[in-house]
Amino acid sequence: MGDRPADVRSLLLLFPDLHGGLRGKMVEPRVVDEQARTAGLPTTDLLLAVDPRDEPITTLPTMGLNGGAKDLLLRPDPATLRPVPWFPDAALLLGDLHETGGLPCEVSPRQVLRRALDALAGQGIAVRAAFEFEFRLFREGGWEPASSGLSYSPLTLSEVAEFVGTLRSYADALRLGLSVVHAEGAPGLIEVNVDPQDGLAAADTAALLRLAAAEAARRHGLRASFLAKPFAQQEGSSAHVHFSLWDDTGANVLRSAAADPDDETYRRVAWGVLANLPALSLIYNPTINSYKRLVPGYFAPVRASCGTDDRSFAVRALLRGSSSSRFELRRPGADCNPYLTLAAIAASIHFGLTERSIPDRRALDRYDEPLPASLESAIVEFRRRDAGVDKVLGAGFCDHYLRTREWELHAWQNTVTEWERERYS
Ligand SMILES: NC(=O)CC[C@H](N)C(=O)O
Repeated sequence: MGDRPADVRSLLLLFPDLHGGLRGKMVEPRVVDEQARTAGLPTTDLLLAVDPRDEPITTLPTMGLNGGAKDLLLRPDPATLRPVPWFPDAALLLGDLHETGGLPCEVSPRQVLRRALDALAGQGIAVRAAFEFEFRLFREGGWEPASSGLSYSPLTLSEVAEFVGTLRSYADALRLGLSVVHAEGAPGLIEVNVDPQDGLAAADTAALLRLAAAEAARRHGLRASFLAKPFAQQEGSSAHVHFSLWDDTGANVLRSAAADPDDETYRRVAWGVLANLPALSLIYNPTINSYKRLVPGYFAPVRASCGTDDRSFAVRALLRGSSSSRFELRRPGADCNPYLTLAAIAASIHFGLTERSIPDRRALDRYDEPLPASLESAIVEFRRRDAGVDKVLGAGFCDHYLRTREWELHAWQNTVTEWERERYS
């Protein structure tokens, strides 16, 4: 399968789970070749039906535990083949999950993204994107930060120089297009930037970057954490998404927006993303902890707002000429699933492009609505999602995803913390 170098002895076959991580197994190349000729490699659907602690979610009607942990078939995507630098003589492939009958598995995040990108392609639009991840480096086994926290300080960055070197070499081998690494304003907080890529590849890169950071950290006795808010009084970790849109002629659809304040495409895209931010926060901010990042004072947006070049907006427009004009969505946390996040953005853009009436630029610039401040209210908003967005993401996926978030909320509601015991006794 693909142009596999002769020295590759095994293949790491991976697919994204619901929580933003990758799962899979190491497989002999001959098995992949045989299975690729047939339907795919059997993998249990339980892997899309467990919570972040790997406990089976018992409230899903047909998947995982309640459906007998049925088989799905993992079909490697040959375009994703690349060396995997931390396993000798191995390469990795990302794959897509299918039902045993052959249909795409509708709750598989890579399939959800494919479906949303296809819907946009139906409108003549292709998305390019880049995730800007922040993450924290802690010493292994605890919460002691691996560096001080002076923003953009070369001295802070060099405290983790060996980690940065390993990450860079992993990113090179994995062809992630790593472009910038810098220290951010909290102890152990690092930000990494990558080059923009086509939609599916951008999500693959984001998922692999998280994996590479975790592997590189481990090599140096560290732990890379993508928890959105490890400490209440310190800056949280974001996953800002920069995205640009390209038409069938290969032109940037925002090319006229800088000169024309009432540019219709600008308004459609901005409105699509803004109007659906409350409902889709559940995807951008999937856990109890996500909402602890979304508080005033940390450049993490708490309201739906949009404008040019201002980091306090949830949607920041960067109108910089015909090739680099783009939007930045600042709401997602480092804990988001990049596939689902990009699918939610694509579904929002689809909404904007197909809406009958769109606010004018003045109304958009003044738009300033509150966003969910807790997982509980995000669940309420998600239940009110637009019917078109539900269709683009897939009704089966939306129902499944909602149940997994309700599971998280219940897990939290069934927990009594030390803080409560001390404060209220
Ligand atoms: N780099 C920045 O703009 C800071 C973002 C901030 N750390 C957040 O959580 O959103």
